[in-house]
Amino acid sequence: SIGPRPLVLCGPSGSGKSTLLKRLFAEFPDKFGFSVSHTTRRPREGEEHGVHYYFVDRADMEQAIINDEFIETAEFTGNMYGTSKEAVRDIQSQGRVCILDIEQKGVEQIKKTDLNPILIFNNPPTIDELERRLRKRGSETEESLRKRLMAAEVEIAYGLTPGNFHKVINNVDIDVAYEQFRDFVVEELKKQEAQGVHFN
Ligand SMILES: Nc1ncnc2c1ncn2[C@@H]1O[C@H](COP(=O)(O)OP(=O)(O)OP(=O)(O)O)[C@@H](O)[C@H]1O
Repeated sequence: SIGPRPLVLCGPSGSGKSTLLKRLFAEFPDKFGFSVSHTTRRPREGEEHGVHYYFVDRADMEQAIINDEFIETAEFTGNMYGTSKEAVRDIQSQGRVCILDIEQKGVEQIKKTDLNPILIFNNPPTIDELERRLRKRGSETEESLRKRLMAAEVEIAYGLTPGNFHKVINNVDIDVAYEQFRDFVVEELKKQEAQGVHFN
């Protein structure tokens, strides 16, 4: 492969993925990048095609999915969203590690591609603690909370199955978890550098 391996961070909603990624970006601003997603929704004021999203119509997106161009797609409130393989390769070709915050289905999909990702699972201490974090975040209705907690049980079983991920972060204390996450990633980047991968 041409550039740095993409980095997949997977874990239940509320397990702390965004928190870890925010810290990683803050510490190494130029080493990582997010791929640009596709969407069928209309651009909002100030949003640019190819920057915030690739704005496409539904027929084109459906055809691209049939052509197997996407790693992950989802539908929210009547609009399609997705991450294309090409968008990941764009980040790679800039010498940056493409960060992907994706769900189990996306992990299963990306494993079938030639993108050769580093796969990390962010494991919450318990379902009860996950519930506390989500309640404290204040982002969920009772209904969406229940759905997320039910999905979490399945995701954790998948995450902890040997061979599914290269690394499991047990996200109890956020500072400890971040250190483990960062050290693992930095170690991986060093290995790739030693193998001649060019980084930004
Ligand atoms: N180790 C931790 N201990 C306590 N609270 C945490 C920890 N990690 C994250 N949090 C808090 O838990 C909440 C969920 O974290 P975050 O939003 O990062 O999760 P997420 O996995 O990105 O969720 P989603 O998939 O829904 O976006 C946030 O309010 C965050 O501040």
